[in-house]
Amino acid sequence: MIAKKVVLIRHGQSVWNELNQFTGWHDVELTRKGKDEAQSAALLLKKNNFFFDCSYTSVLKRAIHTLQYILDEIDQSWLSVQKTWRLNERHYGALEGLNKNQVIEKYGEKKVMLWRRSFNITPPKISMHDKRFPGHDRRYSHLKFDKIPLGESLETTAIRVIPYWDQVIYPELKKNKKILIVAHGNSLRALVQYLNKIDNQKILELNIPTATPIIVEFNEQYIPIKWYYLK
Ligand SMILES: O=C(O)[C@H](O)COP(=O)(O)O
Repeated sequence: MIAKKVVLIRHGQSVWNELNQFTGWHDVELTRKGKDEAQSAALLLKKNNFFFDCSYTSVLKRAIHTLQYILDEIDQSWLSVQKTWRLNERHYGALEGLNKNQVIEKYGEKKVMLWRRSFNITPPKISMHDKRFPGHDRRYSHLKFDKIPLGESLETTAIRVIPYWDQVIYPELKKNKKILIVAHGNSLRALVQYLNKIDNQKILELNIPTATPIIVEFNEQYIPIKWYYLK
């Protein structure tokens, strides 16, 4: 029996990844390396005969462009793409734009690791007057103000990612559609945790690398049975 597979990919290296800055909802370009990583991911998918019926991404260009590079390379540029804020990176609150090493120097490694990897510890929040507040950005103008984050933990990120999986993506999987999701380190951690029932302690150890395809396999009842990186 051939397992049903969903492919998840974090975007390629971005300019702020290269500068080691907290990025979150800040909309930043891919680097040359990030574009090459997207292309390598696509070649790997091609080598393993992957093609897709549905593709999903965030409203941030590092993910949108990664997806487009991949679709071009596998000769599926024509595929329609669903973009949603729900797959955005976690909002990094007041850390957005700061250098990760400088934040470690100020607050210590332990605290910063909890902000970055724990399940329910939220980084320091911004106020609605901060220029980083997404409420100032027209792409989020359809959202009620109370839905727009000031800073998110993995837990609160999951609260907006999981309903999109359950209500939009999963029904397509149940129609046997082949699905590709290109998103972000933490929106994908939330999804991988949910699908594979990873506990809140274990999730601390999960760090998703850029542009490395993750395969989630489902059984005949569309229940996830395992996940791994495509080699
Ligand atoms: O938003 C960011 O800074 C990165 O995309 C993910 O960062 P992290 O590895 O600190 O969660």
